[in-house]
Formats: sequence, C-alpha cells, structure tokens
Amino acid sequence: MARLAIEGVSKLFGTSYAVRDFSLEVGDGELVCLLGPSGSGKSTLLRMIGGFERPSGGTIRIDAKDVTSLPPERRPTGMVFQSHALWTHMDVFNNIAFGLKLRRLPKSAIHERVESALALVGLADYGRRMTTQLSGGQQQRLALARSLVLEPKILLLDEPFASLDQHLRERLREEVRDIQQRLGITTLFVTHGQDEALALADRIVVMRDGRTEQIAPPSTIYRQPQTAFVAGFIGSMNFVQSHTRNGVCGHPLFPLAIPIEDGPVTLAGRPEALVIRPSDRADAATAHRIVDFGTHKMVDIDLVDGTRLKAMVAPDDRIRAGMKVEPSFASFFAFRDSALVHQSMPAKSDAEAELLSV
Ligand SMILES: Nc1ncnc2c1ncn2[C@@H]1O[C@H](COP(=O)(O)OP(=O)(O)OP(=O)(O)O)[C@@H](O)[C@H]1O
Repeated sequence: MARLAIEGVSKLFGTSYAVRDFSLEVGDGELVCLLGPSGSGKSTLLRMIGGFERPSGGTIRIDAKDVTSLPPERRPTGMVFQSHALWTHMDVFNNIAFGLKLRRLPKSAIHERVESALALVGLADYGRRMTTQLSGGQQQRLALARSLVLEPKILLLDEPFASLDQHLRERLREEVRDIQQRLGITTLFVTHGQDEALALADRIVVMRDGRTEQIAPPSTIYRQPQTAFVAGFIGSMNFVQSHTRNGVCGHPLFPLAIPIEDGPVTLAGRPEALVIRPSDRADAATAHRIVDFGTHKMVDIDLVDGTRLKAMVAPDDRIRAGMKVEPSFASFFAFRDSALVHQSMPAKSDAEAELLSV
C-alpha cells in the first residue's frame, strides 16, 4: 500500500502545455480515475507518474520519497497500457515470469508468484498458451497479471479496456475493481468513459486542457458539478442560456429564484429533473422525438428559440411527438462564467437519503 502525492506538475511539449500545474494526493488503496476528453493530458500525467515522461516542473512523491527523476524500473509502479505489448514469442507463463527473472528470484518463488497472478486474473489454466492464442480480454488480463506479479505499490492503468467491446469491458472493469480491492493497491485509472469512471472510482479527477476541473467522489461529481464543463461532461445535461434580474431568472419558461447579482446565467438540469406537462401557451415547447427505452422514455423537446432539451418520462407517459409542452426543472444548477453560482436540490426521498448516508 502506498500514498502518491503530485505537486504542481507540468509538462510542456514545445510551447504548449499537455499538463499544467497539476496537484493531487491519492491515499492508500484508493482508486482514482482520470477522466477527460481526448487531449486533456490524462496519459501524459500517468506516464509522468510511471517515469516514462519527465515533468517540466513540479514533484511526484510516493510514500514521501521524491521519484520525479527516477526511471520507470526504479519506481514502485506498474503500468498497463492500452496496447498491452505482450511478448508473442513467449507463452503466458513466461510473459508473467519475465520481470521476476530479471529480478533473479529463485525458480520456485517465480513459479508460485506466476501461478497466483494467473489465478488472480482468472487465467489459471492458460500458462502454456501462446499469447497469440488468447482473446482480447484474456490478453488484457495477462497484461494486468504481468504488472501485478511485480507487486507494485501503485498500479497505473491507461485505458486498458478501450479496444474491447462494451460487454467485456464492463466485466473486466468489475474484475479489476475486485482485484484492486482485494490487494488494496493504490490505483490510477485513465479513461474517457464517464460510465467507467462512475462505476470504478473512489474519486474522479475531471481534466480539461491539462488542468483539473474538479476532484471529487463520483456522486459529488454527478450531483454537485463545480463547472459547466463538468456538468456537461458527466451524464446527460440540458443547458438553457438566460439572465437574472433581482434574483430571478428572466427566461419566461424558467422563472426560477437564483439569488445572484444581475447578469447572464446558464441553467443546467438533468433529463430526469426536467418535468414536462401539456400546455397551450403561445411560447410552449414542442415534443419532437420520443425514444422508448422500456424502463423510461426520452423525449426531445424544442423551445421556441431552437434550444433542444431532453426530458426523461415514465414508460407509460402519454406524450406524443408534436405535442405542446411546458417544461420546468425540478432541480437545477446555475453557472456564470462556467463556475457554479447556485444549485437547487430537490427534497431527497427517504430511500435516497438512506443510500447517501451509508
Ligand atoms: N510526445 C508528445 N509530443 C508532443 N505533444 C504531445 C506528446 N504527447 C502528448 N502530446 C500532446 O499533449 C496533449 C495531451 O495528450 P495526452 O495524450 O496526455 O491526452 P489524453 O487526455 O490522454 O488523450 P486521449 O484520451 O486521446 O489519450 C495533447 O495535445 C497531445 O497532442
């Protein structure tokens, strides 16, 4: 188990920053997901922690030891890449044993550790297979075993399941979480899949342009996004541009109380918080497209100014395309200059309050 501290780390490529003044502390046994769009600096940051890239500034410490300028092999880290770079001329057993042989461990110890790594990732009977005879998911498990067998203090995973289909990705994600918790290994996981981050992480770091937008547990990221970018990046979100005057939103359909100074405001609300009811108002919105997901229906509605919103309604809702509707937000966020300035929270149901208090 280990603690990781990243302090003010930057990486310049030429004249542009891939990572800028980034700080993060990861606790013993914690799993943190780095989440962000393509090019936001996630891989560069992970590579700097693994020692594959040298920071232009800042410090990286593992258990208080400064490792900033140590090469990968002298760091207590194990990295699993998106392309796993397995050795195709070796069988599964020897792929895993390789790192241990370099460390000159006795044969019996190598055997024992490889066998237990194979069992850990569900490949107990595959030791003598060649890597080319493995499926994509098995290859990814092997890549994981090859890292874990060296007993790293910190596990670094760079989009390890990106090339796998959705079903397999979800299964491996659960397996990794299970293994990570059993071993209690401090882990950083890079992904640009929000579902992956929400399902896996103890905390999520949302990155944008090499900087941190927000660091928080998944439920906080979802329920209390601090910036409009985070709000729009995690889950589905409706945005409505308006302004406030005397603490009230000036949009005729959304006359919400927003106790901030007069000025522009961006309203944001989830589809599940957008309530729609039939209306004959002149400025009513129009239900446009309805998709029935079985458990719920998703309705696209167009405001008169062309803004498109999504509302989630019950499966037996009578809504039809072409109907005039009046939307309202049961709960919403308000942003100004991208920063959260106000948030209304609905009264929590007992069941939800109970879940949150666990
Ligand atoms: N070796 C390099 N030389 C020059 N620029 C680089 C290098 N590696 C990364 N970059 C740039 O740094 C920025 C961050 O890249 P990085 O790969 O860290 O992003 P990412 O968030 O991991 O993206 P993705 O999700 O697409 O993998 C990008 O603008 C990228 O073009």
